[in-house]
Amino acid sequence: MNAEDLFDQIRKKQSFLCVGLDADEDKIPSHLFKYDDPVFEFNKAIIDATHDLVVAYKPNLAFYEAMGTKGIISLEKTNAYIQENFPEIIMIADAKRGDIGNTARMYARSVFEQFGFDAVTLSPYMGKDSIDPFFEYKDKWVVLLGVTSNSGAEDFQLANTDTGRPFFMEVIDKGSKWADENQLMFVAGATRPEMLKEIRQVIPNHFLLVPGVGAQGGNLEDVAANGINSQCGLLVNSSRAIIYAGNNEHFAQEARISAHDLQDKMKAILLEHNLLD
Ligand SMILES: O=c1ccn([C@@H]2O[C@H](COP(=O)(O)O)[C@@H](O)[C@H]2O)c(=O)[nH]1
Repeated sequence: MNAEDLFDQIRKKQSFLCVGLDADEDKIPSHLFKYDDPVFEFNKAIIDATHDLVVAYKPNLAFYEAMGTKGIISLEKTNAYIQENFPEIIMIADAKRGDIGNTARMYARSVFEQFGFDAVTLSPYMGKDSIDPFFEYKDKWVVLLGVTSNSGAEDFQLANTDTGRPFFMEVIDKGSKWADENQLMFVAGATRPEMLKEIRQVIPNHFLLVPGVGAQGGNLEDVAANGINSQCGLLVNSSRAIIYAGNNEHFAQEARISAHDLQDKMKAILLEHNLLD
């Protein structure tokens, strides 16, 4: 799926929502533990309840790796379920990988071939040769960390460089020349909406993956006001605020209500910017 296809999906769904599938055994409803694979049953219920409202799902691999082999199996089943039933939905591996070339090739093979993801988040810190192996998969997306949503972004990303620009802006500027808008997106945290305007000066056309709406306090309207472009250019992620909106037998319906609330607001934003027919 290229950028234009993604925009088509956004227009069709009237949504630029990405739901984060950060399944945590300590948080999922207790009644699910009667199943062999409670994490998969949890994900499946969330997906069944929200698939018409989203353009992307983003499992954070940490949640699955932390459960060992059974977590990996739950992730594989989740990916297979989405691919079989909702192939138009982008699957983003939030993995934040980055390593020397031969290792990067294995990471790329893992996320794209083994797990079948459409996109992966990568740390650009080790430079172009750590990212290039991922670009060899021409129909897949790389999502480079730009400015993250956590307070620690101030340690390095927001530090000023000799050019007068923060370090993350140099990363985005340089990284944006590594591939075009059909293969490359950037992470920009919703907790720093003022940065989105500056980012758009440097990369007007790239899609931004924007985590931090919901549990981290980011505001959708502020994100859109500063970051939207003529193809929407935004995938806004929310994880805990949606998947843990409820904690009983009705958790999936609660998740749908929470996702629907965001999707309604997204539709209004798309209409306001004349991006829907
Ligand atoms: O800058 C970043 C990059 C990634 N994340 C990840 O997104 C989700 C956010 O979850 P919430 O529950 O909606 O806070 C999670 O997987 C993070 O690891 C981020 O938050 N910020």
